[in-house]
Amino acid sequence: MTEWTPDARELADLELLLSGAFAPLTGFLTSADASAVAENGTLSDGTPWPDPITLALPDDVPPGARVTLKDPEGAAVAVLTVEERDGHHAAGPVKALDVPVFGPFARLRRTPDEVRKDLPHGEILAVTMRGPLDSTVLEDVAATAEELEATVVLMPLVFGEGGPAVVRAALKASERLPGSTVVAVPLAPREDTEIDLELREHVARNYGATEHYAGPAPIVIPGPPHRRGLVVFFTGLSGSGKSTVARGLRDTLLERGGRTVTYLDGDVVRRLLSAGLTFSREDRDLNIRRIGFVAAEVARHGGLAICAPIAPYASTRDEVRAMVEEVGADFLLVHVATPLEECERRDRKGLYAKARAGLIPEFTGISDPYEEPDDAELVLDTTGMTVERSVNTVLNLLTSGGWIR
Ligand SMILES: Nc1ncnc2c1ncn2[C@@H]1O[C@H](COP(=O)(O)OS(=O)(=O)O)[C@@H](OP(=O)(O)O)[C@H]1O
Ligand SMILES: Nc1ncnc2c1ncn2[C@@H]1O[C@H](COP(=O)(O)OP(=O)(O)O)[C@@H](O)[C@H]1O
Repeated sequence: MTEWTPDARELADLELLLSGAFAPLTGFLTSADASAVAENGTLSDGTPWPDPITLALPDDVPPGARVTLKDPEGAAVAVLTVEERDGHHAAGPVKALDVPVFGPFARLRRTPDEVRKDLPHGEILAVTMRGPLDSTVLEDVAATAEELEATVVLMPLVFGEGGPAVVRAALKASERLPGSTVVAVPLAPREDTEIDLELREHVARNYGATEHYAGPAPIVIPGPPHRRGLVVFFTGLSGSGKSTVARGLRDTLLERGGRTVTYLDGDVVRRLLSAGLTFSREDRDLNIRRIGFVAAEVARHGGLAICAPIAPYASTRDEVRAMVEEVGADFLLVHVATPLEECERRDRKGLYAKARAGLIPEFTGISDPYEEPDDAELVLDTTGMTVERSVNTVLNLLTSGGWIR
C-alpha cells in the first residue's frame, strides 16, 4: 500500500473529515464537487458547501489505490481509497485508523458526536475563535447567551504555531461564561474571509450549534525585528565568497552581542547532517531542505541562523523561505553574485580546474545548473571588494531592517 504525508492544512482537513466536523463530507472532493463548490457554493448534488476540500497526491498514484495517510511524525492516521485523479488532486473516502490523538490540548479535540452527547437540549451558541476575546466581545457573547437561554460552546480554531495560545484564551474566556464548554477544532483559516466564516458556521452546526458567533480576527502584532527569529541564507557559486562573508558576519555579530547566532557551515553540514549525500539534484535538494529545517528550528526560538550552501535551485530556496516564515521568523536571501569567471579565477580549492578537466561531474556553473535568484533581499558581487566591505554590506541590511541594533 502506498504511503503519503499530506501537508499541515490537508492533515487538519483530514482530521475534520474523520471526526464528522465536515459532515456531510466523508472524503476529499471529486473534481465535479470541487468545481460545483467553486461555482455555486454547493456540492454537485446541490448540498450547500463553501470550500473545496482537496488533497494533492504524487502523480503516480492511480485511481483504485489505497493510500495510508501519515502525519509528519510517521503515525498512520487514515486510509484513503482513491476514486478519482484530476491533475495533482486525488478524491475519495477516508477511513480513520485507530491511533491515539496527541499534541497540546489533545483532550479538548473532541468529535461532534462526543460533544453533542454531552450538551443539554435547547439553544447552543457556538463561538468560533482564532484569537482572544476582549471584554466587550465577552460581554456581547454573555448577553446573547442569556437572551437566547443558550449554552455556550467556545471553539478555538487551532492551526499552526498559535494553536495552543488560542485554546488558552478560550479556557480563560470559559471561566467568565458560566456553563460553557471548550472544544478545540483544527480548522485551518481560509484566505477568503467569507468562505472562512461559512466554513466555521458549517463546523459549528455539526457540533450542535443553533447559533454561531464568529470571534473577531486576531490582531497580530509581531515582535520587533531584533526579537524575531532570522535566517540569513547565502546562495551563490562555489568560490563566490559565501563562507567567507558568512563567517565574517557571524564573528561580527558575536563580537557585538545581543543575538544568539548559529552558523550552519557548508562543510560541517556535508560532513554531519548531510553525510553521504551526492551532488545530484535530489541530494542537493535534500541537503538544502535539511539546512532549512535546522535553520527554521533555530529561528522558531528567536535565534539567528546563517547558512551558506550553493543552493542552486530556486524552488528549493523558496521551500526554505516558506519553512522559516511558517514559524513566524524572517528570511533574508543574500545572493553572492560573484561571476563565474571570478570564482574560477580564485579557484581556491582547485575544483574548477578539475571540473573543467572532467574530473568532477555535475559541477555547479560548469556542468550543472545554477538558477539565479530573482527574489534576493541583497545581491553582492564580491569582485574587487574587500571582505570587510562585503560583510558590512550584509550588516547594513540587518541594521536597516532592525534585526540588529
Ligand atoms: N559537483 C559539485 N558541485 C558543486 N560543489 C561541489 C561539487 N562537488 C564538490 N563540491 C564542493 O561542495 C561544496 C558545495 O556544497 P553545498 O552543500 O553548498 O552544495 S548544494 O547547495 O547542495 O548544491 C562546494 O563548496 P563551496 O566552494 O564552499 O561552495 C564545493 O567545494
Ligand atoms: N569581498 C570578498 N568577499 C568574500 N570572499 C572574497 C572577497 N574577496 C576575495 N574573496 C576570496 O574569495 C574566496 C571565496 O571563497 P569561499 O568564501 O570559500 O566561497 P564559497 O563559500 O562561496 O565557496 C576566498 O578565498 C576569499 O578570500
